[in-house]
Amino acid sequence: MLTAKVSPAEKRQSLRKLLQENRLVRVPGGFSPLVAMLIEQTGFEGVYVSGGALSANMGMPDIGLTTLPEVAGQAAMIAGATSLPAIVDIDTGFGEPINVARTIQTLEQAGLAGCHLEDQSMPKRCGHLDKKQLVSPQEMARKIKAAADAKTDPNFLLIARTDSRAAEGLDAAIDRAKRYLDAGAEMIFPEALADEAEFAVFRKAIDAPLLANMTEFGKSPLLSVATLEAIGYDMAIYPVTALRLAMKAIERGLKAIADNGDQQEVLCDMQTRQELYELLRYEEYNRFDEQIFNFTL
Ligand SMILES: C[C@](O)(C(=O)O)[C@H](CC(=O)O)C(=O)O
Ligand SMILES: [Mg+2]
Repeated sequence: MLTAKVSPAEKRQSLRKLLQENRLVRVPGGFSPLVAMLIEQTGFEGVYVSGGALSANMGMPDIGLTTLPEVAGQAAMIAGATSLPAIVDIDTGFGEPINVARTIQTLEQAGLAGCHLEDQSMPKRCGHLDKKQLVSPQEMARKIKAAADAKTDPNFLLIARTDSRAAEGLDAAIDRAKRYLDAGAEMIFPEALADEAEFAVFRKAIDAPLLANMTEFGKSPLLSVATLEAIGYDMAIYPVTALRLAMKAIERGLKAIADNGDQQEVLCDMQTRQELYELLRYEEYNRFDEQIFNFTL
């Protein structure tokens, strides 16, 4: 309510500016508006809305079961809670090129700063699993062109993700990336590269901004910000990190109550009431009604 005072157009502009600064734009995944607020408070440059985290949070695997209204609705709430630009994972775009066009316009209206579209066929899966299947480069290029043409704000960032490294090899992945740029993509997300050397080879081969996926327990190494900057990457996402951290803490906390009969042992793992209220800017709501924040902690 009192948080995001920056318009979607300004967020898109500021993301464009950040990308010109030759520094890595760090974008952790915020699986709820509250997490997005913590990402901003901690000093990051953007918020990522992960398809994997979003579907997991809905109790489902990341196999393309979520729909455009569900993703756009969640992404709108997350984007609206922060003044940072938010980038959303649209999986395979929710259908054919014409559906992708509608997806882009829906997300622009939802206040997002950009999105990434991937070249898997349905049912899609996490990019770090085996046996992924892809659509042809031509079909993906048609989707990208539809997405690029559908934009009403030229600053909405269109990122093409290729999942081809595993199935077709690095050279084919580079070839697909070039075709996707020709079709109108502005940034490339090479998914599931195997090691630091592959990240560097991709960088040398592609004349466009690149996104590195620093997801845990996957096929790629967890490269540091300094390493990614040195190689020349432009953006890094940490898509499921916050969800994994939260879920482990919740698991420990629930077990403590079950085992010990109370939560004393895990109080130190919790955000305190005061910290939560500060993050929510509870006190500022007093501007509307002085009876709202009339207690001391
Ligand atoms: C980036 C990603 O698409 C996501 O949905 O967050 C996933 C992350 C993951 O499953 O760890 C991916 O396919 O890499
Ligand atoms: Mg995903």
